[in-house]
Amino acid sequence: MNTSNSGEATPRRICVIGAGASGIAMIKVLNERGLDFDCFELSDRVGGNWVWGNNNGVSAAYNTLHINTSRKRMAFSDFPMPEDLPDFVRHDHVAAYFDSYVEHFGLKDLITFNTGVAHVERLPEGTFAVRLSTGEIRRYTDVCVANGHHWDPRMPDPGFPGADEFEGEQIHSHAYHSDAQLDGKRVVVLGMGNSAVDIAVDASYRAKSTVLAARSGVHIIPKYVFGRPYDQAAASELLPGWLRWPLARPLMRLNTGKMSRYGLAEPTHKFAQSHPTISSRVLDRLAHGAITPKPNIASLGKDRVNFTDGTSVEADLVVYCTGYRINFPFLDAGFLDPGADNRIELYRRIFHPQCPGLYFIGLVQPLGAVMPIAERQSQLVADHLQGRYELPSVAAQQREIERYRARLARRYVASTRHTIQVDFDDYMLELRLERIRGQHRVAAEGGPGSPAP
Ligand SMILES: NC(=O)C1=CN([C@@H]2O[C@H](COP(=O)(O)OP(=O)(O)OC[C@H]3O[C@@H](n4cnc5c(N)ncnc54)[C@H](OP(=O)(O)O)[C@@H]3O)[C@@H](O)[C@H]2O)C=CC1
Repeated sequence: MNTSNSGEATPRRICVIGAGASGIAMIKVLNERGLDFDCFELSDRVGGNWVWGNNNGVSAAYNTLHINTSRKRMAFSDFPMPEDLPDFVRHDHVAAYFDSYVEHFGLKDLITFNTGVAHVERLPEGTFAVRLSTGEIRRYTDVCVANGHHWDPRMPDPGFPGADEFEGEQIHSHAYHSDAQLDGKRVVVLGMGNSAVDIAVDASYRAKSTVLAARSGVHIIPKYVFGRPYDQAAASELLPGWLRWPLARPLMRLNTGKMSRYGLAEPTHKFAQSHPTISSRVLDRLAHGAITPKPNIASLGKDRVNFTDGTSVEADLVVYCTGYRINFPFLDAGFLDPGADNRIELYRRIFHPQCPGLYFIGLVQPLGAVMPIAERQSQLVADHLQGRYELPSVAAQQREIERYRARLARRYVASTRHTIQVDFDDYMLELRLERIRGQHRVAAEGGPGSPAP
């Protein structure tokens, strides 16, 4: 029997919030370990963001969405994706994969669907009172948060001058569900992330005209480099990021060439110093003249959008692909308050130093897919729940958080986009090593000290 956070000899009872990619990884591990848990999911099915038209009302998927990590790199370690799927699968392939995962491991009946978590309260003795959307309150020793971080749209703030006078439509990319929304319109897409390039490509086929406006240049990575999926080149935990990226830079330059060749602004940062924008098609559509690149929006008029270079275009629709806020509406302010700058302070991106028993799964933005990461994070949390992984002191946790923040500042362009960024392979290795370190800490205290397989 394990102890609760208060040290009492009570069995662990765990609440998992969300049954998207991260939540299902967590409950699969909890179930395998025989731990007692409930999992609450707003929707009537698993898959979260990858379910197009999800009735949870918060999925960002659109009908043309294909994932930008390759099939082999996104799969859970013990459940490969079907070999007959393409390298870069569509949203419904991803959603069906999650469905078959929960079927295969017998997880579906362990999820409470159509039920949200409204509030999580930490009780003085260190346990949690969780209020559900039904009004019911349940007690847990531990809470795993897996509610995703791409559902609360971040609009430009302040908005652009004249935005109130614009007579066309202005939407955030989160409200973009179908390329039919673009039909026959004069479209301005703002941003240079993956939403922006996907939507600009859709518009280049369906809209009357397409402008892609951006305040910063990026290095666009095509889905295939030198004949194979870009994320399968040099994919190894043994190749550290400090070696990988300097090697990749000249190769990418050879493969794709300068961004200005496509009419785009040259980035002011080096390759891999910002979250990657991955698209072969946007380069193609720019090369065909089907997308017109522009700098940032300066202002809007009644029927037009003006850019910072003094040019302007007539427009019916502006799509703001300006990213997301990280938000935990069920946690009280001050608990883990990302605020406007998306600031997150978690040990190894999982553990809340001031709140034992609260864990975050999938709260990272990798160059790579979140599924294998969520799986490895879940194993670490389950080890901890079973007394096989011990955290370091709170002071040591804080020092690690500061080191991570300093690393981010050195590595990435300062931006709300980069506050939870990780290099996939480096972070996978970090989790593997952390599991061993935590096991040694247990052993040093005379505990069992051997991780579950
Ligand atoms: N196919 C796929 O698998 C897809 C995956 N995704 C993922 O979803 C996540 C979110 O992506 P996305 O929605 O593109 O958001 P991102 O946060 O990645 O990108 C936001 C973009 O908007 C720009 N921006 C933000 N605020 C402003 C502003 N006020 N004025 C002008 N420009 C602004 C940013 O510029 P700056 O860099 O200067 O801040 C950046 O170019 C990412 O992890 C992405 O990889 C998204 C779509 C498709």
